[in-house]
Amino acid sequence: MHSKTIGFIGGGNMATSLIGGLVATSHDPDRILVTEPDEQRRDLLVSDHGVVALQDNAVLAAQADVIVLAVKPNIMASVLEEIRQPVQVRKPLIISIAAGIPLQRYRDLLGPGMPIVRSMPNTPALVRAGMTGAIMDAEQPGEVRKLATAVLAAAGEVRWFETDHDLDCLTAVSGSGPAYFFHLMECMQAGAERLGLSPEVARDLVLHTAYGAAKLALHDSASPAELRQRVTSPGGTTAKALDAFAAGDFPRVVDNAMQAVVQRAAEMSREN
Ligand SMILES: NC(=O)C1=CN([C@@H]2O[C@H](COP(=O)(O)OP(=O)(O)OC[C@H]3O[C@@H](n4cnc5c(N)ncnc54)[C@H](OP(=O)(O)O)[C@@H]3O)[C@@H](O)[C@H]2O)C=CC1
Ligand SMILES: O=C(O)[C@@H]1CCC=N1
Repeated sequence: MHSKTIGFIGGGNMATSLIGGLVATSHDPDRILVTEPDEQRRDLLVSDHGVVALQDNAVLAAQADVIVLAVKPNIMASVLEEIRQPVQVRKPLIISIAAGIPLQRYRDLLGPGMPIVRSMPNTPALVRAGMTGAIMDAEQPGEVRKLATAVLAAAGEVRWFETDHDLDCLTAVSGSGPAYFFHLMECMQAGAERLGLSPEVARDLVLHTAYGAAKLALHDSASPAELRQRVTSPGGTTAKALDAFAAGDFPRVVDNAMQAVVQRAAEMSREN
């Protein structure tokens, strides 16, 4: 994998996280190409990671062994149009990270026989703690899956799925999921400040609690429900907090949020 040239089309939030993961796993930054119209973002990628910035998506597509499509879903069709010709000649591995766009759309716009992976990473990729789901054509050779796994694993965990719907469901969990946890952290930090703690102390307490809870849940075979119960002494403080969550129908709020993601992904598949 380290001998491959990986080209990123779009150098925004998610691409930056993936590039950070690749560079951290010793991928030669000279073998990472990026096209990014925003000059400030482009310069930061070059100065922070030493990657090579290019101006033209077709030029990048003519040089890369792996192309990561990291643009917003609404401009994906125009990007695919730009790279269609060079990729048909070279047949690089195409990895899209765009939400909602089904695999068939890439086949339609790039032509038959292309090795295409649809994936859904998440921003903790930046610190190699990402969770990525991916799907691809079953008839592609095993080496394609191996290469895609190697590229995506630079960001953390990789799991393979079967269908576009699987990936939309994963988007509701791990793709968008970091935002749910960040939102809870935001709310807890604001609450801690209202209780009179300084912003600095509030942040420290919240982040270490989130980190500790995730680490414990990963290392302990107990379910999240059991871990929650272990914190909750009968008649104690935590029970009161959980009563307040229940009064706000927290499980329903979370479920509604996740259903909304899957619904939006389905809409995006029709729009893009
Ligand atoms: N953010 C996340 O947590 C995740 C995002 N994704 C997916 O990743 C993709 C990118 O999202 P995200 O990184 O958040 O978005 P960003 O807007 O941060 O990044 C997209 C970048 O692409 C640039 N761009 C626009 N047009 C072109 C073009 N023609 N050629 C090359 N680059 C272009 C944009 O520049 P400009 O702003 O100047 O237009 C922007 O910097 C989306 O499809 C999203 O669904 C997937 C998983 C998680
Ligand atoms: O919000 C989005 O559409 C993207 C996909 C998953 C996370 N961010």
